[in-house]
Amino acid sequence: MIEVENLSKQFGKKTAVDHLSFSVRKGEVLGFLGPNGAGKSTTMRMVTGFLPPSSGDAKICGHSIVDQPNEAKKKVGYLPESAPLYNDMTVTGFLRFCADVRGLRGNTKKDAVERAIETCFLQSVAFQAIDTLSKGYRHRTCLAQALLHDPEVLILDEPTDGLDPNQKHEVRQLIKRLGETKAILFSTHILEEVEASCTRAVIVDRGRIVEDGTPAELIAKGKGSLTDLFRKVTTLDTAA
Ligand SMILES: Nc1ncnc2c1ncn2[C@@H]1O[C@H](COP(=O)(O)OP(=O)(O)OP(=O)(O)O)[C@@H](O)[C@H]1O
Repeated sequence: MIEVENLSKQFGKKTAVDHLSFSVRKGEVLGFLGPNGAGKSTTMRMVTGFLPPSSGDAKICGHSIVDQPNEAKKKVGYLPESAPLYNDMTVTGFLRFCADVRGLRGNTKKDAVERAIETCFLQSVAFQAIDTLSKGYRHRTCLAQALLHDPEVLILDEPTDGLDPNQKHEVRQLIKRLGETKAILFSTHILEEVEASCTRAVIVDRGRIVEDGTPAELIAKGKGSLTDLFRKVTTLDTAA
């Protein structure tokens, strides 16, 4: 469902993503790990069509993000790292607006908004203005907009960042559940999330994949510790 083929991104002289190739099938949750500046967000922005690649391509359900961006984008739900929200809107108002933009109308739109609110546990704040929400609820509102059109593919950039332990647990469970019927790529710095939610994980360093395997395989490679493996295969400081 997600096929990344030789994807590269150059910012001036800096190679942020270096001929990256991987795929995510339906029913797979792929954890995207790597130190700060490894190229995770840049990859996700290219795969979702927000940033043009310098070379290579990504296919979403068979549609090239370079040659068929509209078809590809219809199939993707994207939670960016710093997701934009309209602060004056209520949660429901914002989701209705996003549903409009996605082309949903009438009962389909009403059902989609209700389903997203329920899935992301937003019922208690559904009619509250976004600027009065706590960070966790704002984050879940962003996640809800990514789910509105029930996409086959989800790309989530640090979906549990800034959440409290209870909310982290809920979102991990949600990712795991959604992953049964979708293809999910999500980045995280929290290595225990790999065991909690992923069926597979890749570790990237300086724009290249340095490890790829199931959580059990990676933990075995790290002689019982994913942290040890991560420290062994990644560079201490890759950010510009
Ligand atoms: N628009 C840009 N212009 C120039 N350099 C950029 C731009 N966006 C990203 N970079 C550089 O590309 C590299 C990869 O950045 P990216 O944000 O993809 O890393 P990341 O793995 O997501 O990091 P983090 O874990 O800190 O979010 C970094 O060196 C960053 O400084």
